[in-house]
Amino acid sequence: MTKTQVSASQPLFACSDISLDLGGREILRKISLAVGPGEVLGIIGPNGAGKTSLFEVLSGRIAPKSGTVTFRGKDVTRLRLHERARLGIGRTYQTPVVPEDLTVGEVLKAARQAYRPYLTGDHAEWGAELVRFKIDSHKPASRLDTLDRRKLLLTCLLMRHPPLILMDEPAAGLINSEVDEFDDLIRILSKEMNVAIIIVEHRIELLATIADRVMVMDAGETISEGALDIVLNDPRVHAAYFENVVEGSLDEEAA
Ligand SMILES: Nc1ncnc2c1ncn2[C@@H]1O[C@H](COP(=O)(O)OP(=O)(O)OP(=O)(O)O)[C@@H](O)[C@H]1O
Repeated sequence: MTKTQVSASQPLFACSDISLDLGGREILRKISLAVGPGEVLGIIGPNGAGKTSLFEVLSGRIAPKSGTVTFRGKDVTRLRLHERARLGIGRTYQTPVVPEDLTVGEVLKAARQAYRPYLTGDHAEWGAELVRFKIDSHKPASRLDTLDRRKLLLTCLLMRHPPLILMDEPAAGLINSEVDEFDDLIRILSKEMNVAIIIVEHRIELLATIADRVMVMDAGETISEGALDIVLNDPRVHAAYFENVVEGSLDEEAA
C-alpha cells in the first residue's frame, strides 16, 4: 500500500471543507487535505494565498467558520492550540519567537512540564541532539541567533515525538549553510522517523526532494494538487503566479 493510499483511506490528519472569514473578508474557502504517517505535503502559493491562515486553523489558533479538522479519526476542530499540541500536532512558525525573559534551561523545563506526566531531561537532550542544538542552560533565550532560536523551539517540539508537524517556512531567516542543515533534519524526520509533515515552503528544489504531494493555494482556495511536476505544469498555477510575482520566477525555481 502506498503512502497516498494510506492517507486516502485512513489519514493521520485531515481537514475537510475549511472556510474562514477574517475582518469581514473570506480568507479560506472549502480547503480539504489529508496526510498519512511519514507523508510530506508541501503547500505553495503566491503571497496572501492563505497558507499561514490555513495553519492557524489546522493548529487551533483560529476557529474556522465551517469545516472540520480530524486527527487519528477524532474531530479536533474545537480543540485549542495547546490541546492539539498535547495530542501530538506540532507547529513551527515563520518567525521563531522565544520567551525573552527565560534562559534556555528555563524554556526547556517549561516545555517538559507542559506535558503530563512531565517529560525528563533525557527527552530534552534527545530532542536537542536531533537538531544539533548545544544546550547552554544559563544563556538568556533572547541572546540566541535565529538558527539557535529555531533549534530551541524544535527541541521543545521534538522532545515529545509528535507524529505530525506543521512547518511554516522553516528556513526563513537562515543563511545558506544553515538552510542545508535544516533541510537534512526535515528529511530525517519524515523519511527515517515517520513524522508526517505539512510544510509551507517556497523553495521548489526542497519540495522536489521531500514532498510526496504538493498543494497549491491562491486567493484562499486550492487550485491544484498532486505530484510536484504535475502541479508545476498546471495552467492554473502558472496563471496564479504570473498574476502575483515577477514573471518567470516559478519557472526559474523549478529549473
Ligand atoms: N487577522 C486578519 N484580519 C484580516 N485579514 C487577514 C488577517 N490575517 C490575514 N489576513 C489576510 O488573509 C490573506 C491571507 O494571508 P496569509 O498570511 O494567510 O497568506 P499567506 O499565503 O500565508 O501569505 P505569505 O506567503 O505572504 O505569508 C491576506 O490577504 C491577509 O491580508
